[in-house]
Amino acid sequence: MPDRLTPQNRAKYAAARGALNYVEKDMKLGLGTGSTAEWFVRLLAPHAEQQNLNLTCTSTSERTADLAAHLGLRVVTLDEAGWLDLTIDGADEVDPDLNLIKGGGAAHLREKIVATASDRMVVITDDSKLVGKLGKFPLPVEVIPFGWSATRSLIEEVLEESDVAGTRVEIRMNGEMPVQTDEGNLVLDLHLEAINAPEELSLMLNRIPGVVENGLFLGMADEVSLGLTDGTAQAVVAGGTGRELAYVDELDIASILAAGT
Ligand SMILES: O=C[C@H](O)[C@H](O)[C@H](O)COP(=O)(O)O
Repeated sequence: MPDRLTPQNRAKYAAARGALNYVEKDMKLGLGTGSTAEWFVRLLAPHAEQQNLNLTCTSTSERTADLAAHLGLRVVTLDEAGWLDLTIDGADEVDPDLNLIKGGGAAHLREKIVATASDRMVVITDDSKLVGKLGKFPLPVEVIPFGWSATRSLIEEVLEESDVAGTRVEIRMNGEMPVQTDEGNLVLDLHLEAINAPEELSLMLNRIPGVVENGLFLGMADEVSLGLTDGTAQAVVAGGTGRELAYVDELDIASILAAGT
């Protein structure tokens, strides 16, 4: 939970608030992970109650599931939910075709499973995540712990043959310990600078035996609720901007911050 109203927090909040426009009664919803997704869950819970929306939610991480349940949303597993109507999730990078890099919070495996099991995916993000080409943000790759350094060597070989501008691969750490995903796996961050052929790279990475999933989300997002630092949100589709979604005033955010967890 952010403790002050930075311009970026305001933009994330606006993006999350804008995404409420996509939520309809009786929907089965996939909830994303990360700070923008957290704003969305905090806004969704009271909105669903006030509007009597009767939502069924499934989550892309344990931490989002805990928050959503704590705030009174009905949370079930993806297996219980079956197919979902809509997933709302954040992103680390968004290109003009709405291809994404995700996984900055180590949740991209479950996020990809949930988004793939949804009729629609709407991304909530601020304008700092928009890029001309994917790859400045290190690409997360979830790998199983067994033999992870051999897997890293195989990834490095793939990168040597790929159309990328960098090849450094680092295991993600939390202090002295490697970060563990909700599935008990590890995350390798690929510092690529620019990814010129994302489809090909994604396929090549996922062919390596120890790789579980990479953070490229290609052709999956249908629309973006793009938050701006002035508190407005725009609906963005591939190749352009659509309608305005929300206007956020200072008091509105302050009341959410004051409510705490
Ligand atoms: O693993 C985490 C997710 O992919 C997040 O959705 C992504 O990192 C964006 O997070 P944030 O909204 O905190 O920038």
